Amino acid sequence: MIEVEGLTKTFPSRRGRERVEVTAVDGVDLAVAEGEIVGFLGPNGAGKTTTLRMLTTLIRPTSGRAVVAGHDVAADPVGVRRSIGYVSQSGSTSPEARAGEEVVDHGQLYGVSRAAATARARELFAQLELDGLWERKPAAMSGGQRRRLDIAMGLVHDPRLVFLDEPTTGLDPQARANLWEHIAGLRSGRGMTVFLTTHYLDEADALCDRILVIDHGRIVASDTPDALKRQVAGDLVELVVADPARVDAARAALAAAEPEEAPLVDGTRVSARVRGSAARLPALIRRLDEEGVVLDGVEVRRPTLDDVFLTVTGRSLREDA
Ligand SMILES: Nc1ncnc2c1ncn2[C@@H]1O[C@H](COP(=O)(O)OP(=O)(O)OP(=O)(O)O)[C@@H](O)[C@H]1O
Repeated sequence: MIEVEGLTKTFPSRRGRERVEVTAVDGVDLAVAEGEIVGFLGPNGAGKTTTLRMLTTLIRPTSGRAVVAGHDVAADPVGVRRSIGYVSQSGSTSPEARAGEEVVDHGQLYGVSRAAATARARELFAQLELDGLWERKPAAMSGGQRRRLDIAMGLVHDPRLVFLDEPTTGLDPQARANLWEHIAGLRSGRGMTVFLTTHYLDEADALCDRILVIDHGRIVASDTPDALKRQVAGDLVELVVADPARVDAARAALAAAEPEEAPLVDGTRVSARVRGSAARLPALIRRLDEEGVVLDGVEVRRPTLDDVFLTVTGRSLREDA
């Protein structure tokens, strides 16, 4: 559905009196299959928006190739635009227009007949829980309702692929979770392909089949959330030792489990990140038992996407957002 090779965008810029080139996107390769929900993440200034703008034909690539929904972004931008939905961060509804009419008008802009656009809009209103809001002005809707209306606008011409730019920014947790269900429903109900940017790691984790991380204009990670967590960070294994005098024996046992770094000791807590901890845990427990180290507790915490992010970009997305 999306095939990108060596996609690059440079902007002319100035440093003092000197003319310089800023490379916003630096040779990006990526592929998105039909029916995938892909999350595009990166720290501020990493190149997300610039990539999205190239894929949606709002700006031309400096070099490289991108084929989106079967059309080349440079050779056939009109073909790309007809085949995709794009829901920008700011949305595209005017606050004073009537919701239903606006979605129908938007469909007609794409060359859909009035009757077909109305039928499609009614269907989208039902699917996105906007029933009863046809006559309502967006100014009088909740944030979650407005975002769902933005999505209805982006889908009225029935694209196979939709780009969502930070779809849930500014929504409360309940409205966000509700929107995730709707986005997942677009895929399960209509077989749509979804490419979304987000600053929320929990969103990427809950919603996306695959995550692409971009940093300094380059893709630095691409995998399922689970595989990323498995590969990059290792599980955090924490032992709570009953007898403070045995903390050192526990530390040595954990060190023997080939952790990623030397175990940390904090009072009676001994912890370290261990890759493939499930396979190593039995031997660790056996060794502790043989050495007579009694534990008050063992905790194994799967790495979060934030751990992954920190590992691949050296920055925490949370600090950055
Ligand atoms: N029109 C432009 N002229 C000059 N530099 C630009 C332009 N657009 C973007 N850049 C630079 O390119 C880099 C990538 O910007 P981009 O907006 O794509 O990042 P981003 O990942 O979307 O960031 P954010 O999360 O803050 O939206 C940044 O260093 C930015 O300053």
